[in-house]
Amino acid sequence: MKPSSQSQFLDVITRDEATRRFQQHLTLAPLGREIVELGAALHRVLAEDVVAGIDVPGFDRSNVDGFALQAADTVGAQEEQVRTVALSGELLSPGVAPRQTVVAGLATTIATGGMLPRGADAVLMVEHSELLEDGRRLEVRRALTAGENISHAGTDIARGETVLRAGQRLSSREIGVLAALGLAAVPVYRAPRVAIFSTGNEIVAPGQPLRPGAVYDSNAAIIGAAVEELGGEPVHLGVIPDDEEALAAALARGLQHDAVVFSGGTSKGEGDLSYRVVGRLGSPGIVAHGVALKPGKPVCLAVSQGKPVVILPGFPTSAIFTFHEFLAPVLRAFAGQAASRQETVAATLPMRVNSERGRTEYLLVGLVQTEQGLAAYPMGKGSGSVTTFSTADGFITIPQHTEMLDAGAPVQVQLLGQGLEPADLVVIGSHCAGLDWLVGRMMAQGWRVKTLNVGSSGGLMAAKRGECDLAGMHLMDPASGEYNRPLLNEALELLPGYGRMQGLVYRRGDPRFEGRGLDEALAAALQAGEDCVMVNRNAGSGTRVLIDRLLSGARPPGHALQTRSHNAVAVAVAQQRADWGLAIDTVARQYGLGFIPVQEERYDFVVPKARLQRAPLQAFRRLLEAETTREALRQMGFRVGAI
Ligand SMILES: Nc1nc2c(c(=O)[nH]1)N[C@H]1C(S)=C(S)[C@@H](COP(=O)(O)OP(=O)(O)OC[C@H]3O[C@@H](n4cnc5c(N)ncnc54)[C@H](O)[C@@H]3O)O[C@H]1N2
Ligand code: MOO
Repeated sequence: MKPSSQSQFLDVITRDEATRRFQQHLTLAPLGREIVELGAALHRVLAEDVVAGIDVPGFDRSNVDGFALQAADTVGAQEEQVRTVALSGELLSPGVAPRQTVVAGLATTIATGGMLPRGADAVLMVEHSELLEDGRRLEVRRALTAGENISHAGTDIARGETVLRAGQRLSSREIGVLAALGLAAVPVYRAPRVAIFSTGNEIVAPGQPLRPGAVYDSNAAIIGAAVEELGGEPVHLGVIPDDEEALAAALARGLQHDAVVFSGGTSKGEGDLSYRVVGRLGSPGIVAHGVALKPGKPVCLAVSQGKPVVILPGFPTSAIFTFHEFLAPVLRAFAGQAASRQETVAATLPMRVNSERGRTEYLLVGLVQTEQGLAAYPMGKGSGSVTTFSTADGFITIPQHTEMLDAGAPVQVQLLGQGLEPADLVVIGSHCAGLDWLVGRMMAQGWRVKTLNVGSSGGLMAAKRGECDLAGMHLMDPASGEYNRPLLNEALELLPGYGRMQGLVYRRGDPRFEGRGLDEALAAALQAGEDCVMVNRNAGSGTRVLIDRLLSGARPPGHALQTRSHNAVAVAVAQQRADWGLAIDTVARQYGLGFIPVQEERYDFVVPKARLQRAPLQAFRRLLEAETTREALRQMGFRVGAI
């Protein structure tokens, strides 16, 4: 196929076709092998089967401190009816080769790990014996069967046994086995060296100061660590600015290694720099640019001199997904590792999910154990999110032609990690710094807590469905003006939390707000017209109910843009995209904003009554009610009254 017909960004192809084109030009086999010392073998992949050259243990060994003897001499022995044997003068410490044979009526002192002498078939523990005064005879106070307290030669590892296989990744456990076999060095596959860089003038390496509008480079870090997890060696080339020469130079340096992967600047098609630079590579060069995947549509796959070159989309979730989809299998093969076993579990979708037609969608989910099985909660942060991937348990695949999955739909979840970590306490609902603190205390007490931030309404619904132990919420009942309690049903119980003062936030020194009371400030904002922009909140949030009340029908500029959190409101005001909004005082303080108090909102915890007696919930309740907790919450700026 001519490169030009393959290189159209809009020539979006299926995932399978992209994989086929990519792998067709690659040799999916280990790159080579080398011998490494045991001390450097951790995480490397064995290149040969390991056959035991010795028996382990290498001799019949005592497992206890005591006396080697013949079991027949102990028949019938017990505390009240002892038997007596003579002691040989020999002392068998570990490493001492026995010289004296044990015959009927004779015992030899032996230490744990000592070599069993000829003639002995059992070892009496020292606790079950009594040395007689002459020091040459021993009372036997326990009957033994032949073989008791002995490990026979070769029972752990038998000479000639294949103990480890080529392709096996060496962890501390395998390294212990290799050492027990006496191996000081092992043959391993050469680790593929993967050149990694990030592109974009806005990308800043962690550790550097962050300019406005800039973003820390998370892609290089996560890709580098993922390469190591796959048995490769990352070679970091840093952050490369949007400059064609700089990119070409980085690519050339990268191609000195076994593979090149970088992120950013793939979505703009033909005119894009990354794409153009990679496009100059020949044999065969770019084989796919644009795959019907979500996330990951703009991924660009190329091969040059038999080496994979991949441009990942800049969005973190897209980047890591496409890395695992296309490059990980190749790196595994290069590293000599067997293909990964993908574990799936069945679950139910608690809410309806819409999907884009024409793209296979991978929807990241958090899993929660319910009485009806697992529920799969969409993480809901989009491909620009960096936490989605780190907090999700797995993902479901929504086929290309499916536009919607109904609430209650059965789904198969492909797990991201090794198995599922069970949680003692599942917390679903609205995020709050106070709740973060409480969760931290619970974890310090040893409870495994899982939190999913899906907002107050999502938490309340999860509690109603019995999918969580605890839902943090702050929803005002518009009818009564009361928070939370009126919205519960009879199956739910409210654990009173704390108050959060809501107020009007503005930049300090803004004369329209500074030093004014609420009514005055609002009037000034509305009078200023186009010059005074508000930042709104999402419909359904408690704050929005309050905003609507304050505005009583007015729609000042900015009203249409709905943010979803107190933090987003504060950032919009701090960065001058808006001039005022409603947020809580703890957040206003974090961003150094001015604050005019409006009303206290209640942040409470809702618990399904059926779960109230569970130990972790009892612990949570005790924690919440402890005076030290209440003081800590007060210190954080929350309003904690009498419970
Ligand atoms: N008009 C269109 N716009 C976009 C399309 C499209 O089809 N038409 N596709 C969208 C999709 S899907 C994705 S995914 C992104 C991918 O964009 P790029 O690969 O070109 O990436 P950038 O624009 O450079 O960056 C996107 C985003 O990610 C941030 N980023 C970049 N590198 C890093 C890094 N190393 N660490 C952390 N974050 C990074 C960057 O700052 C941007 O915010 O394009 C859509 N647009
Ligand atoms: O493919 Mo992009 O990754 O949808 O966000």
